[in-house]
This record gives sequence, structure tokens and C-alpha cells, in this order.
Amino acid sequence: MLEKIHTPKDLKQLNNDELAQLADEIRCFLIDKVSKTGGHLASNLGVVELTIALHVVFDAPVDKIIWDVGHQTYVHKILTGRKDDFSSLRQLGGLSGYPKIEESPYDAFGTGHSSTSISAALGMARARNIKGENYFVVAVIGDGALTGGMAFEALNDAGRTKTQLMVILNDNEMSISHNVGSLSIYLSKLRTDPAYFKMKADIDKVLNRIPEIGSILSNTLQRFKNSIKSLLVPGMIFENLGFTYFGPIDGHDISALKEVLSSAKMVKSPVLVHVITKKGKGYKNAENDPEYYHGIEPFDIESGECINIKNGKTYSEVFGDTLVELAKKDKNIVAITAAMPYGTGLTRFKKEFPDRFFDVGIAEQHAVTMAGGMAAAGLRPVFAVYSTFLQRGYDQIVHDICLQKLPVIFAIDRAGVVGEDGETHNGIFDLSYLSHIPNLIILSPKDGNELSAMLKYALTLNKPVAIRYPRGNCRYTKDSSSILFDGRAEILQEGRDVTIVAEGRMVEIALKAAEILKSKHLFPEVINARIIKPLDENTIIASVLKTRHLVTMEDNVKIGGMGSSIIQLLSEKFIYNIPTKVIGWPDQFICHGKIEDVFKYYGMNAESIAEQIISFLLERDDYGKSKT
Ligand SMILES: Cc1ncc(C[n+]2csc(CCOP(=O)(O)OP(=O)(O)O)c2C)c(N)n1
Ligand SMILES: CC(=O)[C@@H](O)[C@H](O)COP(=O)(O)O
Ligand SMILES: [Mg+2]
Repeated sequence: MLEKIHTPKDLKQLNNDELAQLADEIRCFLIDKVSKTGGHLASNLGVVELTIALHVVFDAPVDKIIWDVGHQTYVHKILTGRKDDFSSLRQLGGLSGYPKIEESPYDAFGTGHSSTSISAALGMARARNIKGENYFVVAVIGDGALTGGMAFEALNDAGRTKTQLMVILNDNEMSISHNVGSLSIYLSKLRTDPAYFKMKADIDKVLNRIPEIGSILSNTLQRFKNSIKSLLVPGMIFENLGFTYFGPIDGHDISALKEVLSSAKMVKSPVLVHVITKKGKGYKNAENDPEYYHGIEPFDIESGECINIKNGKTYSEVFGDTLVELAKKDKNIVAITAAMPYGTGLTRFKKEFPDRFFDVGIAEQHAVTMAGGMAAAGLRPVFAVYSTFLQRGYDQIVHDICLQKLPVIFAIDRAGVVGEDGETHNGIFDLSYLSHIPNLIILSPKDGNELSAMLKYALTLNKPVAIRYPRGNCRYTKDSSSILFDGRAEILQEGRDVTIVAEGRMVEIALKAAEILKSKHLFPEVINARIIKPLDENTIIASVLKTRHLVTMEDNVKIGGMGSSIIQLLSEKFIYNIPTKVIGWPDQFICHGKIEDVFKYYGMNAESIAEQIISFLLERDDYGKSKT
């Protein structure tokens, strides 16, 4: 069946049994492909029937379907002409793991960060109306993404307008981990007792039979009817926001989905279709552990085990373990996550200190300011968050934390290029979006030992501190307690021809590049920056005045990063005529791919950087006369 599907039009010839068979084939295809490439398996297994039904009922790409977060669009990509490219999923130059306008006309809007789909859909619907065009706009949003405040901003705006728009709530009780918050409890009521749904029909019948006596009574009756409905029937929260609610519906029953979507699309005002699905459906391992199979590395289908044996600890694990140790001694330490306990290494903290652990849902803005409130009231909050998602809380960092000098610690995970998640997830802006904020201290460890030491150091300060560290494994020796951080940079190797100041993951690359330079009789002085703000002026300036040449290396865009800060420092200290080369990410969005492939592709690996430094030095006249 799947062989015959090249565009969604091919779906429309199939009957429900054939569509059900197609769903089975797509599941096998997904498990096979993702077991080889890795990716977001559980979410995609959960939306097979929903995606098929959407592409039967609607006519993409004329009709616009916007997928919130977009990690669940593999089925959509399979059905829209990209199934033959699936072996390249998330590889350099291959298919993206998210919808991208430039990848396909069927990808109506790029996503990756959560809770944007309803805003984008409303924007398109309004554009359609203004331009007098005629097509449907559908936003598909998960129950996790619906905990993002931006989604409610859009619901609030959409509901009061009579704009034809469909929101499909894909409710599987899961965010990455179990979904949290009062909305999730509300949804579980709707999910668990379908009697509500039947009750609604009965109540409507009974109440509508009572003859309306006089406008006052009938209005009172209407209010009475609504208050009864709001008690008993599902979706009143959405109805009160101006949406016509349909649901809850079995999200794996293609004929039911087709029927409800077809009638919902006839409504000329905003509608919300509440669909119940099972995350990981069709692959037992994923059904039993949808959190683990939310984002999975390549795995063995039979056992479900990841193929690449994990050796060593990740930065996230070192962070989490250190925080647990510190929290044992300091009762004021609390940990906050925005729906990413597993990814940020807080699973152990959650288990050991359930009363001091807060998962606020996909609500980074709220997390930052709540941390501010906690700090103002005497706690020591640590907000663990991916660099890219912290972008959501920028104004809160400025306005609520740093302006008031509140001692919040930002454990910024996934800082720098992250690899397969690509453009929407690379954490390559945090040094730029944080360095200009007054009162904030910024630290960047070169390995797990330093991360652990820096976390301890940060907790001794009564100030806002950001510690940024990359995705993946780190060098870490258990007895790192001896390693203290004194708030200064460290000279890793003395030299004379050029000062290389590197931060974080770039330090190891700098040392490798230095070895290559030495083979060319060039002797760099390598400095591990460690503290990005305020810079360790004495160490950096002393070295630069000695070597009279400067190279900076950062896993951040060049603009506004550490290199910019160092150049500014030299100018403020009236140190001129120092030839300087800033090495970092260019002014563009960095594509997806394995991290090592991406670094090589952009010339950010040791070999390429060594070449760049050699030509930078030897281009200089004074080097032409060779100093050796
Ligand atoms: C702003 C933001 N914060 C965090 C994330 C990380 N994230 C990706 S998917 C996800 C959970 C989404 O849950 P849901 O919308 O229910 O989708 P499901 O996987 O259940 O289909 C989270 C928290 C994100 N993509 N964007
Ligand atoms: C879809 C999404 O945003 C998350 O699942 C993200 O992909 C997790 O990234 P890590 O794999 O680095 O934890
Ligand atoms: Mg969900």
C-alpha cells in the first residue's frame, strides 16, 4: 500500500480498510527507519492514523497544516513524497526532523520550538480572509505543547474572532515525560470518562425540549444550561474561549477521524477537535516507555536497546549528580525544569527531592520569573534548560532576575551546536543574548569536572549565574571534588606566537589545533576562558601583550559572543594593533547533522582551525620574516 502513495491525493482512493493497512505499513516503515537513524519515534507512532485522516480530509498543500513542535511530522513527510529520503533523516544534507518551508510545499510553517502552531495558523487564516482566498488552516498541537503560554495567547485571540480555523489537540497524556499542570488534569477528566460526551447529548435534548418562557427565563435557562454543561460536558474551557469543541475522539480510528474532521471543517468559526492517541502506539517498547522513546538514538528493534554503547557521563548527568549532592547539604536548593527533566539530568533530583523539584511544563518564561520569586523569598533556585529554549525567557532574565540581582542559577544545557536537531535547536546564541545583560555572571566549563566545580562556585555567590555546557559526553573523574574553580581563566599551555582563548567544547579542539601548529614551529599559548563574563582581564591581557596575536574560539555565533567581548576589552584598555581572529559560528542558522559532520562542514574542527590560524599568522608581514 505504501508503495502506491506518492502524494496525499493517492490516499483519497483508498477505503478505510486499505487506510488501516497503510497505517500498519507506515508503522513498520517508521520503526525500521528510525531504528537506523535515530529520531522522535514515540510521537510519530502516535499520530499515524491522525496524519492519514488529515491528508484524506484536507487538500494539502493548498490547505495548510501546521504541526506544533514538528517532531511528529515523519508520517506527514512519508505521505508527502519524501518516504524515499528517509534514510537521510537528520543527517547532514538530508531530511530535517522537523517541518521546513524550504524542504517541501507541504510544510506550511517551520516549527521546532513548542506552542507556536495556533499563532501561525491564525496568522494564515487572517491572511486568507484579507486576501479573499479560500483554503483551510489546521494547527495540530499536543497536550504538552498546549502547556506553553503562547498557545493560550493564540487561543484567546482566535476564539473571539469568527475566523475559520481548526485546532487539533493531540492528547496522549505525555509531554516528553508525563504531562503536568492543571490543564493536563482537566484533559484527563475529558479523556477518562466518555460518559461526559454522551451526557452532553442527553442534556442538550432535555434542556432544548423545555419551551422558552419569556426572554429572562430563557436567558437564565441558557446560563443554567451553560453552567450545567460546564460541569458535565467536555471541552467547556475551549467553548468558553470561543471554540466549538469536538471530542474526545479515538485518534487511532481512521473512519471516526474522517467523519469528525469532515463535519468540523464545515464550521465557519474556530473549532477544536480533541483527539486521544497513544504515544508509541504499535511498538511495545515505545508504548511501555514513551519518555525513553520520545527521542531515541539508533536502536535494535528486537531488544529496543540503543546500538551505540554509552560510555562515560554526559554533562547533563554530571550536572544532575552534582546538584543532588549539593541539595543534600543545602535545603534551600530547588530545581526547576520546563518539561525536560530527563534531558536536563534532573531525574535523580526529582526522585530524591520531590518537594524541591518543579516541572512547570513548556513554560520557560514562567520558569524564569518563578525562580526569581523563589530567590527573592530566600531559596536557591537552579533552572535547568536548553540554551535554545531559554531564548523564550530572555526578557524575564533581564527584567525579573538581573535587574534585581536575584541569585538564580541557569544551568544552560545543549549550549552550542546540538547536531541532529539542527537549526531550531542549536544553542549557539546564548553567549550573545546573555553577555550584554548587567549583573549576570557567565561560566563555561571545558569538561565535567569544571562543570561540577562551577556549580558549587555559583552557589557560593549571591548573584545571577549562567553556566553553559554542550550536549553529549564529557570528561569527568569521580573525585573531582578536589577541583575548585576560582573564578578565573586557566593557561593550559604556555606559548609565544599567538594567544588562543577558547571556551567550553572548543578548548579540546584548541589543544588539538595547537599540536598541529607546533608541528609548523608555531607555539600558541592556549587559555581556557572558563569565565566569559566578567572576563579574566589580567590573564588574557598579559598573554596578548606577550604574543601580540589573538585567536578566540567559541561554540557560539561570532556576533556578540566571547570574541566580541575580548576585542571590546582590548579596546577599552587601549591595547591596539593586535591582529585578532574570531573563530565561531557564522551569521547563519547552522544545519542539522551529526555533530562531528557539522563541525567539519563549517571548518570548526581542529584540522581546519589549525589551517586557518596558520594562514592568519603567516599572512602577517612580520611572520613572513619567520620568528624561529
Ligand atoms: C519552547 C520549547 N520548550 C521545550 C521543548 C522540548 N520539547 C519538545 S517536544 C516536547 C513535548 C511535547 O509534548 P506534546 O506536545 O504533547 O507532543 P507529543 O510528543 O506528546 O506528541 C518538549 C517539551 C520545545 N520543543 N520547545
Ligand atoms: C523535539 C524536541 O525539542 C526535543 O525532543 C529535543 O529534540 C530533545 O533534544 P535532545 O535529544 O538533545 O534531548
Ligand atoms: Mg503529548
